[in-house]
Formats: sequence, C-alpha cells, structure tokens
Amino acid sequence: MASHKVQTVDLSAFTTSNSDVSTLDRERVHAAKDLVEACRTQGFVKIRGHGLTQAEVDDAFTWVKRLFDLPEEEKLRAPHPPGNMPHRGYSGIGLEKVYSIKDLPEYGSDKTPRHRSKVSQELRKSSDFKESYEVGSEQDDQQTNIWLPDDVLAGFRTYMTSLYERLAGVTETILEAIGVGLGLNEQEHAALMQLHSARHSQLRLIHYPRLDKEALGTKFLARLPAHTDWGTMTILFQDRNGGLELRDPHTRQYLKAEPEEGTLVLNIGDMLQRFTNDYFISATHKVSVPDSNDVPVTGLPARYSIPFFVGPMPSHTVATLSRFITPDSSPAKYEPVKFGEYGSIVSQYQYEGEE
Ligand SMILES: O=C(O)CCC(=O)C(=O)O
Ligand SMILES: [Fe+2]
Repeated sequence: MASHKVQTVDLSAFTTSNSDVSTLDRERVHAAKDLVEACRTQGFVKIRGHGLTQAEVDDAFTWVKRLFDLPEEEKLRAPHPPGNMPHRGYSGIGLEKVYSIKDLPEYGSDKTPRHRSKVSQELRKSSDFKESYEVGSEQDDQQTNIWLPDDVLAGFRTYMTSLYERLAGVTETILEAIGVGLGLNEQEHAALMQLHSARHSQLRLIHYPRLDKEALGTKFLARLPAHTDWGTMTILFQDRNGGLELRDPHTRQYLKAEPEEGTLVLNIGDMLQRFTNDYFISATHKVSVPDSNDVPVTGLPARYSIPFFVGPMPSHTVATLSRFITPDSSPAKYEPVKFGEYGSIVSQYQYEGEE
C-alpha cells in the first residue's frame, strides 16, 4: 500500500495484559502485521503503546535539556575521546559528519588515517551543527561509559542508566512484535532476537542549537544530512518541534515525522535489511535546515532528540534468514557480515577527532 505519510502502529497489545488471552492474541497478530507491513513498504513507522508513558518521555527531555544547558567547559568534563572509539561522552558542535556506507568510496581497501580524512573532506565540506552525548550499557565489555562528575549534574548517570535499560526493554517488545508479524519459527525468532544485545546498543542525546535567520542566509549550516543507520534499527524520540524526515523508498519523497504525543519513531537499519534480504528497508532519513526565507524572524528553534541505536554484539555475524532467499525470485543479496567490522567501516569516516 503506497502511503504519503508516516504510519502509526499501536503496540499496546504487547505491553498491556488487561484483556482476555484470545482477544489479546488476535490484537497482537493484527498490530504485528501492520508493523511488518510498514517496515517492508517504508522502513519506518511511528509506534504508540510502546511501554513508556509520555510523562517518562518528558522526563527524559528535561534531563537532556539540563545537560546541554550546562556551560561548555562543564560538558567538556566528559569529553568524547579522539577518534571514533569508544563512542561515548560529550561531543561539541562540528565533531561529527554523518554518512551511509554506500557514500564511502573504496571502503575496506585503503583505511589509512590520511586517506580517511581526505575522504571525509571530499564527502562533505561542513560538519553537522549539533552537539551530542553518547551513553552505552554499564555492562558493555568493549566501550566504557564516560560520565560527568556527579557534582556537575547530580543524578544524571543514574537516570541515563535506567533510561538505557527501559529502552532496551522497548526494543525487546518491538522485536518480539516483528517476529510475530513475520510469522517466524522458534529458531528464526532466536536469530532475530540476537540482533539486539542489551549490552551493546547506544543511547544518544542530541541538541541542535537554535539557528539565527541571518546566519542561515549567509552560511551553509547542516543539522543532519541524509543517511541510513547501520545497526539493526533505531527507536527515536523527538521533542515537540519535530524535524525528522524519512524518505519513502518508492516515491523518494521525504515525509515529515510530525511529533505526536505518546509515539516514538522506529526506523529500520542496515542489519535488519540484510537479515531480511531487503524485505525490510533501511530507511534514509535526515534533519534538514529550511531555506532562510522560510524561517521566522525569531530563527529556527532549538531541537532535541533521543535516538537509541539497536545492534547485536560486535562479534555477531549477521546472515540473511534463509526464508527470505529463493533462488529465482529473491536471490541472496548480502554476504554474512560481522557487525563490529561493518560498524567500524562506517563510523571511522564520521567522527572528526584526531586519532
Ligand atoms: O535527531 C534526529 O531526529 C535524528 C538522529 C539520527 O538520525 C542519528 O543520530 O542517526
Ligand atoms: Fe540516523
């Protein structure tokens, strides 16, 4: 079904238990099929009934604003280290340039730092006008969190740790629903669930500062250029200003994910696309800056967002499920790939710090 807006699916049947079992089962199958249909035809969807209340989401944004309202020198007490790994802590404006793997020339052949930075420069002349803070699991065995000292923002670490865990729970619900919607057997379902490691996902807090109307007219300023996410999928909360746009793969037109109380935005990433042999689409998305003529004299308001990037263990090899491969009509499109290797190929071009 072609659609000109971002669909909304209600997963309440997966997060509540107040009806009788057979009704609940029917509602689950129905919602799960809608979810799968959106992932297949568009690669993105808004989800309500995901398990977090709007009050919890509002709380999360209050913490994010508290963080970014701190003076720069305080935020820099939890600096993101140079280079792309570990991807943790605070990054000031201009440190990141986002790409998709398909934008990268000759990836995998020449990976010397000199070549990398040359490629970065050629790919895009301007960095993203945003600041961000990356949080991982406290149990991550590969990347250690970088926290602000507690006197800078008391309670921040405890809050973000619990938010990470809550979002890992939401992820399980969504994957569960995808498994039901696809009608996976037990073994296939287990393979799907392996695309989420609760210890290796990533919570990101983003602030796109307010932009002056005049500056917009004279400088090239980007918020977040078009890209796909390289993990399994991303769940994202945005504030009431909206701003996220997702590309419909058929019409190639960008659709605005209008902010809607109680919803999150799900976009499929490269790993689920490979796992399903393109049955699901890794969604191209961006946060654009309008033409200065379309911006009010007060400027373009600041924007905050909270994406949670879902991925498997870095050592996990993601292979296409055989049910999506048929020699004639749907031959295998992807070689199995180790997630950690795939991610490091993309991320090394994105981060501007010196190594
Ligand atoms: O800020 C947003 O709404 C999008 C963030 C995003 O796509 C990303 O960080 O990969
Ligand atoms: Fe993204």
